Amino acid sequence: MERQVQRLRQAFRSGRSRPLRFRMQQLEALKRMVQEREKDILAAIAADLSKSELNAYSHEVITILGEIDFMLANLPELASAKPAKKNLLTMLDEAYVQPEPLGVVLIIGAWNYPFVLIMQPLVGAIAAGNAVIVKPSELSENTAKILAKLLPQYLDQDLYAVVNGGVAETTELLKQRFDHILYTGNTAVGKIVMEAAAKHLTPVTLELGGKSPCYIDRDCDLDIACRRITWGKYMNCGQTCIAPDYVLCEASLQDRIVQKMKETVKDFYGENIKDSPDYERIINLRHFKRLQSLLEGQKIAFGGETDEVTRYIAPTILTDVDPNSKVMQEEIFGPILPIVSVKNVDEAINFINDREKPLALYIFSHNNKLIKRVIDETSSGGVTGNDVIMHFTVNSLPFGGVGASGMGAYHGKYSFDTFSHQRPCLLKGLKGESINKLRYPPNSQSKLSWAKFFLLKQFNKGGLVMLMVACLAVVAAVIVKEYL
Ligand SMILES: NC(=O)C1=CN([C@@H]2O[C@H](COP(=O)(O)OP(=O)(O)OC[C@H]3O[C@@H](n4cnc5c(N)ncnc54)[C@H](O)[C@@H]3O)[C@@H](O)[C@H]2O)C=CC1
Ligand SMILES: CC(C)=CCC/C(C)=C/CC/C(C)=C/C(=O)O
Repeated sequence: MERQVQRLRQAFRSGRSRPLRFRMQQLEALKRMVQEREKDILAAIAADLSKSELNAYSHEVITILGEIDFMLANLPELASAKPAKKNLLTMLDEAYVQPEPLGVVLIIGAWNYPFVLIMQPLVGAIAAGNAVIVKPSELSENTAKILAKLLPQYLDQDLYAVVNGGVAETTELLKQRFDHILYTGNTAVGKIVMEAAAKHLTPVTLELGGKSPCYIDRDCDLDIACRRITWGKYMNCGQTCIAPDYVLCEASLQDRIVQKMKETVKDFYGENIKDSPDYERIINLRHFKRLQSLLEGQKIAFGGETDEVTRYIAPTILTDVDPNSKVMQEEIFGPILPIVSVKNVDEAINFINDREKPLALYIFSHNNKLIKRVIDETSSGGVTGNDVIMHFTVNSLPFGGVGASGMGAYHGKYSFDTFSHQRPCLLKGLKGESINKLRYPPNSQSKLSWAKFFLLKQFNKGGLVMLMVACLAVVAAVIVKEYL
């Protein structure tokens, strides 16, 4: 591992990853890889998640092509130096912010969207000019293998590497020094990553999980709400970090919600859900059994059927759920939707604020003021109003968690910024040395007064006139001193 990281560091030190043209070429190669090897990529995702190739494309490939196109269109601007406002003491100088790559970065992906969770950060890391090691999840082994096979065929092999393996390999990797780590996965491992990064003062972006609440106001379009919640909840068999984890609503709404979601499930997946190509399966037996245990002692209003052989769990809705029951104590990450009743929006807000900050928050209401109030009085990684998941698809919005659901963000410009150092640059002229006497010893009260005047810039209208006069006097003095 150490030699591999050193090799990438040397390649980074060569400066080859910095020229804009090179970065664009690598991104264009990545786009070619996705397009030319689409069938292999879809087959791998499909095999890992028992997913149709159509869903593999819409869940993962579309997002990556969009991200690459965004970066190709915006990289020249993103990577350009940004002129900065100056103070009076630096009026004659050049001040700007220069984005620069961080160095060698590590990207650790998760199994539930195994392609997009590696590729989307990778696009940003390449765009910012870094060398990159990616470590796909071992649980989605087919996607991990295809990434290890394809990326070296399309990308510069000295600057971009794939390390495959499980906990042991990831633990070894985390002993190395990186210039940034972006980790996607569960909160417990997020802490391990952060602890390992701390040893090298490496900044981290942690894309973690949590229980994303979905508040359904009594004043909403219940048909639309139930259709959209059903889509986001049962997509990928509920194994989506930003899926609505549970519903909060007045008790009187429960039965209608169950009925409408039941009808929607039938619309989406047909009479025999097991036969639907659009309904996936649980990733492994460990998660299957964990989810089965969450059903124990619960009132199953809809679904609940399971099949261990195929790791099938039906789209399931639980009603009158006790907030202290097991299903409300951990991120569900499966096709089980608990409904917890609250008296009103005040109680919903308190319920949300009494728990860890979630990765996402959803509110359904006709009342925009209520939606804005819930947003203002709670916190979450992100929000979608009157829908679910969709904030993920807008790459002008930063995507990330807060508190226990993560730190940092990426997508679009935010990926570029995450993998860049915004370097402040001030290029001083050699003229005007006489003004610098203000800062040279010996100090004095009058020098201090001038320094306040020049640096603090807090003056009223009258001061502006004085400023103009002072500036003219200073400029005149400099001209006289320097040129005459
Ligand atoms: N915020 C986001 O964008 C996303 C968050 N997630 C969250 O990820 C979780 C599900 O993913 P996981 O089951 O954790 O995925 P996982 O089991 O695939 O683990 C994620 C990565 O961590 C590594 N890993 C696992 N245990 C480790 C250890 N002890 N030491 C070092 N590395 C270790 C794995 O090798 C893998 O590469 C959920 O909580 C979900 O909410 C999932 C997808 C996206
Ligand atoms: C076309 C369309 C609306 C696609 C939805 C995109 C989607 C399924 C994003 C999943 C988000 C994600 C990667 C979640 C996660 O990481 O768990």
